[in-house]
Amino acid sequence: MTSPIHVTSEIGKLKTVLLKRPGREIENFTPDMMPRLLFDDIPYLPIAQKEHDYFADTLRDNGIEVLYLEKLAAEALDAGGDKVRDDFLEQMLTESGYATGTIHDALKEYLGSMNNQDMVNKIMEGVRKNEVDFVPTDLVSAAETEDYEFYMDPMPNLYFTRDPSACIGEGLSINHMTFAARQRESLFNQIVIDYHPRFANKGVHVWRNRDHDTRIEGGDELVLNDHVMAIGVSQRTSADAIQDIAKNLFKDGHFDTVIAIKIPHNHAMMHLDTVFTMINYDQFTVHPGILGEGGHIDTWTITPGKNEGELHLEHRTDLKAVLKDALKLDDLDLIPTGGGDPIIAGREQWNDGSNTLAIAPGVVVTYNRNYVSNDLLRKHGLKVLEVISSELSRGRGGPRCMSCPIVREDI
Ligand SMILES: NC(=[NH2+])NCCC[C@H](N)C(=O)O
Repeated sequence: MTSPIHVTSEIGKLKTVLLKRPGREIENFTPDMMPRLLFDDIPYLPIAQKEHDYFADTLRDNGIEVLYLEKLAAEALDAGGDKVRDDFLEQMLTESGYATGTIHDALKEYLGSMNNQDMVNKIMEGVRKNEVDFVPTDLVSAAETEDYEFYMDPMPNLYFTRDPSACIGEGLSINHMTFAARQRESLFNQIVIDYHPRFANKGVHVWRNRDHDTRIEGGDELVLNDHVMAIGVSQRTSADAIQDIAKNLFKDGHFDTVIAIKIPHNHAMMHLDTVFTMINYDQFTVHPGILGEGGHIDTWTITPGKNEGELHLEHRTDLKAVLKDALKLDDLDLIPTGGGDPIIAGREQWNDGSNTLAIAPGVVVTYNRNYVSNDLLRKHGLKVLEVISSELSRGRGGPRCMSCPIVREDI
């Protein structure tokens, strides 16, 4: 049986990708909610959708099948039937802070009265207090959260489908994410894998599920080839989660090397893929800001240890040499974001100049606003497909963040 998931590199010809079209969730918040929701501004929805459609069309024009998370989630609930839908809703309410109680009951009735697609969309958009017919009769619900507008927060980061799950080989990780603002997102991925006819009972291997306290996000998970991964030790992915997934990958898969790369822990560089992406067999984008004195950075090459379940660690700081060894290459082209100019690099990195999506070896999709980095990529021989980016970039993510590859051809 061919697996519905197949990703053995960052660059193999992309065949199928998962996106989420931005919906009302990206406008359903106020400026004071932005830091908590991990946004830096409030996007203008019609333009964000136009830009996102342009991105999707660019992918389709290149022969890529585009799937939408919101649609798959509703189809999974349709296929699962009443019990699955009820369990999903219960779990979503529990993770939204309402395991039981009168608000739980009111929300369950409100959401439960909708068809699956409307319910999925509504949960994604967030539920405001003024839309639910509920008069509090107990002090807790009446007094405690009175001046907060929402029962259930919107999930504006959903269009960054890269992060809640990551396809690796014939399987995936379904991620326990770092911040509350994003933790419920991977429930949609879970339901799709468990119940969507395209994925359910098709031998998809879950390398790591969402039932963990330690954190990992797909923006840190890079599949370099069929046996080497790079994973960022970042604001969003902890070292213990990397050890855990490495053990699972070594035990049940064709992977034998995980390169852990430690990057600064801050909002602008929240994931490895905001500062480092693979774009060809021997070419990578790198934000110069992550390389310290002499171009060095902490990396640990993790391989299976002597005994089953043990890991062997090698600490090195020369990223280029580490990659050359792991990928068995004579040379490597690390292309600096913004050409290495500190102002341009900082500015273009902020708008995801390093966050390129390779759709084939040497062919990348990038935001048009990063014109210095784009020109440089072309000078290094890459084919660059630019997409429009004024509103989408306000969420701090670029083409790689906005896409979750499901199937790629082998390289
Ligand atoms: N893979 C990525 N770099 N994703 C970007 C995610 C941006 C999102 N606002 C967050 O902070 O989570």
